[in-house]
Amino acid sequence: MSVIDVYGLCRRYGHFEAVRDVSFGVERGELFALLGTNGAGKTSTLELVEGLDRPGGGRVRILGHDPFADRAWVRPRMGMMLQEGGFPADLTVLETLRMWAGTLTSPRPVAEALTLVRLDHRATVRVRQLSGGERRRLDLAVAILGRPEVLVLDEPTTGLDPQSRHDAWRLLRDLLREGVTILLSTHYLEEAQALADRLAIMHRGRIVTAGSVAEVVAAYPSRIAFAAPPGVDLPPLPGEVLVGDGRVLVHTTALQPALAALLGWADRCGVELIGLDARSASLEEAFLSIAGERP
Ligand SMILES: Nc1ncnc2c1ncn2[C@@H]1O[C@H](COP(=O)(O)OP(=O)(O)OP(=O)(O)O)[C@@H](O)[C@H]1O
Repeated sequence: MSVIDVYGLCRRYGHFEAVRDVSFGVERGELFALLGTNGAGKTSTLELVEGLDRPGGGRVRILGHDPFADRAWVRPRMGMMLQEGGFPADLTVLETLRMWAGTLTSPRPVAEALTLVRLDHRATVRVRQLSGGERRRLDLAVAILGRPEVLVLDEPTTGLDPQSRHDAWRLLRDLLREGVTILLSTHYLEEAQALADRLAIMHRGRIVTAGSVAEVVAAYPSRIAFAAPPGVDLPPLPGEVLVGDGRVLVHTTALQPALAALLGWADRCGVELIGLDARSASLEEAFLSIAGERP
């Protein structure tokens, strides 16, 4: 069984189905990213993984335990970062962490948690005086304070400047190397690309596609573009060939054979393919294709 095991998960708000038949597993030391448009159901899914509500259908297991029914067992082993942390605004950063540490069985030293999220210099500042990005880093410090085996992070780097985002990525990579299992949601495709062993793209409550970045993008057509010399007859190419304004655009799921056929033909016929550009689909193209679909 996976460390995080989600099967056939459903969540309803009244008659509205926010999460529909969602299944995935996350192995030890692996990072799994949930992507999706606003309202796709990411937070609703993460909250069930965190045991904050009882699923309307399906099941969640964390290290083999039900996070809702067996919360007392799961909670000490899981660090979580909700979309909005809710700390008393009048406490300082240090007081906030000490307060949390007091609720945990074997917390990290508070100073270590502060250093890991690079908030040492803000230790004596009140929470209400922190910037949005600093608050997010405090949320992360709290999530890792109990040395959790499992981390569930809802948009952990939203609002962070690029340097802080890279610092957070480095911290997450270090935790992965220590064997921590991480499930996170993000709107940053480059974050998923940089960190995720596997990811899922959700749309309207369902997982539309899942796998490694390479597996996900492989299902979407690659693209070959070049300037067509006037009057040439192109060879047959696998895929969809569009010609216009002197440019040729080929969409194909067989990039290598299409490119081989094109280059062989150009070589034999002495044709120069001006501005030749060939590339696989990007994660962004896969995402936009899913997000643009009708219900
Ligand atoms: N408490 C609630 N009551 C009713 N509807 C809700 C509730 N919470 C969420 N929803 C609805 O469920 C759907 C999924 O919301 P959710 O917050 O899970 O999406 P998300 O993928 O996390 O979105 P975002 O990227 O904007 O954070 C949305 O249509 C939202 O309006």
